[in-house]
Amino acid sequence: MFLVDWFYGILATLGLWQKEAEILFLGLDNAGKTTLMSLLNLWQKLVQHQPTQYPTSEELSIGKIKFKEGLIYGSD
Ligand SMILES: Nc1nc2c(ncn2[C@@H]2O[C@H](COP(=O)(O)OP(=O)(O)OP(=O)(O)O)[C@@H](O)[C@H]2O)c(=O)[nH]1
Ligand SMILES: [Mg+2]
Repeated sequence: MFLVDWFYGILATLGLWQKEAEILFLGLDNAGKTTLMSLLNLWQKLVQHQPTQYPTSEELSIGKIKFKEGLIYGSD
């Protein structure tokens, strides 16, 4: 899948592929954080997600790299 290949390419470019790392996805609500986590989590289907209630409630490990998700609250 293009997005997954693209993301793995970024990890390789940053020298993080097959290294131990912790990556936090931060973004405004509706930015697509949970969708990206789901895409990386290959065995999950692309579905509509309910808004995430708690920052860093999503966590996923691929190899030695741990992905976490967090929400940045807007100022409006
Ligand atoms: N067009 C487009 N829509 C996307 C993309 N990624 C996610 N979406 C859509 O954007 C909406 C929000 O995606 P989520 O993954 O729930 O966003 P989130 O950042 O987890 O949102 P919160 O949980 O509310 O913080 C959904 O309707 C997704 O289908 C993308 O790359 N392109
Ligand atoms: Mg979410």
